[in-house]
Amino acid sequence: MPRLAFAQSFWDGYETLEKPVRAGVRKAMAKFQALTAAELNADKGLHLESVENARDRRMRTIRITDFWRGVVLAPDDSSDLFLLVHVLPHDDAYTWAAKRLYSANTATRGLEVRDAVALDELTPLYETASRKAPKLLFSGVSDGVLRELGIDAQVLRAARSMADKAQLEAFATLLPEDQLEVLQYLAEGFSPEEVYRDVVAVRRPVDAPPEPVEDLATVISNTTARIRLVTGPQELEEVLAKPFAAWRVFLHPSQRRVALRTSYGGPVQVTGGPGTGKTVAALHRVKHLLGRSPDSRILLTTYTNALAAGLRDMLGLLLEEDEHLLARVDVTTVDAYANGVVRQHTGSAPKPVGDRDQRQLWEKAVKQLALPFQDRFLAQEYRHVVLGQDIRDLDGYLAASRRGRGTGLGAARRELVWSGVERFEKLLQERGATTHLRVCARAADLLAAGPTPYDHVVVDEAQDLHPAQWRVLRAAVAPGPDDLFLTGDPHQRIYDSRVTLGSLGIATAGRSFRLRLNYRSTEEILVWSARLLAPVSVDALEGEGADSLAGYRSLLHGRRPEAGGYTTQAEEHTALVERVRAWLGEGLAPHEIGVCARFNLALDAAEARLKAAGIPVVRVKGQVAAQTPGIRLATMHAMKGLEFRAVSVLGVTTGTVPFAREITPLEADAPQHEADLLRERCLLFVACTRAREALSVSWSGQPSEFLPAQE
Ligand SMILES: Nc1ncnc2c1ncn2[C@@H]1O[C@H](COP(=O)(O)OP(=O)(O)OP(=O)(O)O)[C@@H](O)[C@H]1O
Repeated sequence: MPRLAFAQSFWDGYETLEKPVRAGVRKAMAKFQALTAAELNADKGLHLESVENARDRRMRTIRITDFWRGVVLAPDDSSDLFLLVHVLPHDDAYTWAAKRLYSANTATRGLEVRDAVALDELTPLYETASRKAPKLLFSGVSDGVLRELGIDAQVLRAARSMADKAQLEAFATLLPEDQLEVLQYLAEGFSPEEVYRDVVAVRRPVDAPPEPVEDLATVISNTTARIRLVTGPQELEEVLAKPFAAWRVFLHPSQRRVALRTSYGGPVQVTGGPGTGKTVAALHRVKHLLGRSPDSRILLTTYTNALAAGLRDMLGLLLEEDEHLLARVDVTTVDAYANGVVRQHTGSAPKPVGDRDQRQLWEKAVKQLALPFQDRFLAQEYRHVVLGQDIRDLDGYLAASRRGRGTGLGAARRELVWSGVERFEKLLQERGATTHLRVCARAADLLAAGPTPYDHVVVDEAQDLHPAQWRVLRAAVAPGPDDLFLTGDPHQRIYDSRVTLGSLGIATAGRSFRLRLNYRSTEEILVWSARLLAPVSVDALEGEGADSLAGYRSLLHGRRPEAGGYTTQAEEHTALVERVRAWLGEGLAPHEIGVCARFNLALDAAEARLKAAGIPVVRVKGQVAAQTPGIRLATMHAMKGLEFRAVSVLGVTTGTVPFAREITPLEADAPQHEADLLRERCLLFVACTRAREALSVSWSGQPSEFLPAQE
């Protein structure tokens, strides 16, 4: 019987096909499994047909419905493996199939596809232009080196015609996948050795023979990052019936390398821009660790409740709801975990107060003691210095380094600050309350005194954790191999946490990895969003040096983001209604559209306007069931962890983004002022990078200072 495999290019479009077409796919694929190769060729229903003038003689199309056809790569050797690569409307299927050429990469040994016709057409045009270019993109790399990295003759010719990165991007959708990545890495300035290590070696099978094997089945089995093999009817039924989450199966080699390495000597850090699959890597790491021993216990943790709920759902999917495995993983926020630890040890649950209550208590402390400080200053001093360094008494505070804090404080003023701290804590105590970070400090003490509860701790969104939270995690697992696995993106730091992990006993040197390929957004969205951060530098995740988005890119392409201003908010909202209608008209489901603004009040007005226009709306505060109908409205903070096919970011207006009230005045504390601005800038970056295909950014009045100058 023939065997079946599905290329990622097929899955990319499968979710958006209408139900009858999906049913057609299921039926056609079931036939593939039931018939012999000879019967398949003769079957009238499937109507397996070769494609006229095809660049690849193995191209076939099959009937899915009257209007839709599947594009299949059929073996022309003794192998029996068929690959479904696409499902398209009838005419498009033939045009698409005729131009494509599949081939085995000589270095990675994986199957790749190119638009051979377009490459032949485009290359001579660029060659002519390149004769006048002062410098060519790959002039520093010899043909021999390129060949060793898997670049073949047609791609080599195209590469030699490119003058800059923009031209490489113009070729991006035409080039074979692995070869494109090699060229992108080289274009970013990575050395051929680094490219071999990061792109080639991670894909090339360890037992690859010196000469490439060409038979389709072998090449397909070398391409686990992009192709899924289906072994029996039941598996086929399952993968086509369930909404398919590609991330469960197709790990990019760089994700595979970090997530599935057998063991690490100590804490590991994985960074990468938005959408590079850090969460996916963290989840696969959990699965890998569970598989390594029958009784180990894991804490999988993150920053907010909504993110933790999302992780729980995804882990359930990845572990196929296996109760025994799931029972060995606690998925929770660090704060909730710390609360549980204190409750367990003391018999009573701590009652942390929120930000607003804390602000009131600081105001009260300042007033009662007539302190010469702003309440905001004291709150920040408490967060960054006192709790950040776990200072317990006046002597500790007098001796503390206040690096990163703006105004210098002599001993007398420190004593005054400390009196404010003591008063704040007393006021809390009188209320029978505490704060989340104080609960963390207590939990860390309690954990340090007893046996460590976990064998492994896996942390997502690590960039937002405060030192007090890190101390809890450090105390929850014994230092040693595979103790901590951290994923995060310093460009998405939105809660003003400053950490030097090394000083907290979490040294990741030599075990730091970076993911660079974005799976979520188009290159256009990514480039536009990255420009928001161009003027600033962000501290690395481990707190030493700066992080960068070098090499961060996407293989997806689409339209350019729109940015536009309106005179009034009412006009901005009228435009929002039109935009949402247009997206719905293009076939997006309401829940695939996200609308966000800096704060809830701004969303209230948008909500009223959308509802008045008859558009169903769901406010996101925490987790919303995926299938609840309605477009999603969320604050920028609540957008973290979400993604949508289309996103409209509203109110990116001066005074709102950055939110003036949240910015410490420059004259009061210069470093804090900068930190506040950076946090707000990152927040806008987070909001924009939630978009997969379409992004619109708008304002009413003056645009935010964060927006790059309009082209
Ligand atoms: N190997 C993969 N194959 C297919 N899709 C993937 C893969 N890895 C990640 N994705 C998809 O890319 C998107 C982003 O992944 P993920 O949320 O893990 O990224 P992230 O780096 O944690 O993003 P962020 O920092 O913005 O929260 C998700 O839709 C995920 O399903």
